[in-house]
Amino acid sequence: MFRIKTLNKISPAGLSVLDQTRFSVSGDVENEDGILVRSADMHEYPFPDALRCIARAGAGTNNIPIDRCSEAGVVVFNTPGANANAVKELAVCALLLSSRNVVGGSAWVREQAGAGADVEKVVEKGKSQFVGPELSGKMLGVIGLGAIGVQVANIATKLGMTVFGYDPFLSVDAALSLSRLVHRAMDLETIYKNCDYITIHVPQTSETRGMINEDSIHMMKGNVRIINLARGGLVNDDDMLAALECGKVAAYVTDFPNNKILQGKNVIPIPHLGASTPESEENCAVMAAQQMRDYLENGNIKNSVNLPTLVQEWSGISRLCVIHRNTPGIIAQITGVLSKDGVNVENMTNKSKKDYAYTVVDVGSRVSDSVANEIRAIDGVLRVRLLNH
Ligand SMILES: NC(=O)c1ccc[n+]([C@@H]2O[C@H](COP(=O)([O-])OP(=O)(O)OC[C@H]3O[C@@H](n4cnc5c(N)ncnc54)[C@H](O)[C@@H]3O)[C@@H](O)[C@H]2O)c1
Ligand SMILES: O=C(O)CC[C@@H](O)C(=O)O
Repeated sequence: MFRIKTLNKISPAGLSVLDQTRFSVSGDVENEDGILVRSADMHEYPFPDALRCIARAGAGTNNIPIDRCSEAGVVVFNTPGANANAVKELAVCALLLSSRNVVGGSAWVREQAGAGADVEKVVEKGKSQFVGPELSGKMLGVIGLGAIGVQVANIATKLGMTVFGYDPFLSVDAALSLSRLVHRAMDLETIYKNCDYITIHVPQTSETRGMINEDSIHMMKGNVRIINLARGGLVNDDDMLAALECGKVAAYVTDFPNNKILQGKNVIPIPHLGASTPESEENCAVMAAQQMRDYLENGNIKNSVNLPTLVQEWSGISRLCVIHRNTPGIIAQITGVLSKDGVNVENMTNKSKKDYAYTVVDVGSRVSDSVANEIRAIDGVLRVRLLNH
């Protein structure tokens, strides 16, 4: 029985992937084999000895200590693209909210009613204070053309916007999905200097943290509108507050409000609703649970952020799954241990991702714990699992 801990509310459709005869799933299991998580901050989370994988039902993994996971041989999965449509739709909403003062106008109507005014009469007199420009004919900059950015860029062309997209690591899949109406910007300056609206869809990493700051805002056009449905830390709050105060930035829509940024004028806060649709919660949970199940039961890895994709058909009786450093000599040592102990290799795959590698060996006889322990003792081996068919 595998023990799975949930650190956030996970859609029941996802939990149903984990058959109750093989998986015990709850928020308070101990010494868990796997963790299902959404946005809970895991940076200080103590890893139990049994922990083998963490599945993030969502895209961003900045709430998970990836380096610590890799060193502990813990596979971290995410669910690329599973919530992209939900975020795309909210991005369209955010573009409109940044332009047409629906939020301010709506609050004003309620204030009028509260003050005893005849709303039908006052709206026509007061509405001019809420005028805002149309999107059609304006320039939109999309920073990050991944699962979400591509969809936002494509739909914006249908709203009549001229769209520039920037992504120095554009994948082949993303390039194939991108509308030919979207112009590729070769640098961020092109986006900053030309766009009336800028929307950010990159992960928060040490490279992207604070990318919207005094310097980048300085390059932007006056009255620019900025949409951030990606992560709060991508924007330097102090610099954004200054730019909102002087009017350089006309509106800032953020899905990651905090007490500081809420002080700014023309900030439109959203309570992290980007992926909050039943469809997206279900997609993410199902994908996360399927990936976790396949890893725990078969050792297969798909959509991991710290280990390579490796899917191998079963061809033996036992399977050794070895997570190790991506350094020379380790595979030879693993096969050396097996041949010394008379274990015949039926099939073997090795894949690497940056500093880490994964080797799956199917063998034709039962492997004893002592053989597995010999492999564990190899310098550079981080985790060994022994699965029996
Ligand atoms: N608000 C929400 O609820 C919500 C939901 C989903 C995702 N997100 C956030 O949005 C981010 C993007 O999601 P996604 O599904 O599109 O991810 P993705 O991995 O498909 O796309 C991210 C893209 O950013 C690009 N990129 C990385 N560094 C860059 C840089 N310095 N400049 C330009 N491009 C860069 C990558 O090449 C990739 O194409 C996630 O990392 C997450 O933080 C938020
Ligand atoms: O789980 C959520 O609601 C948000 C997920 C989102 O931030 C993501 O990165 O996919």
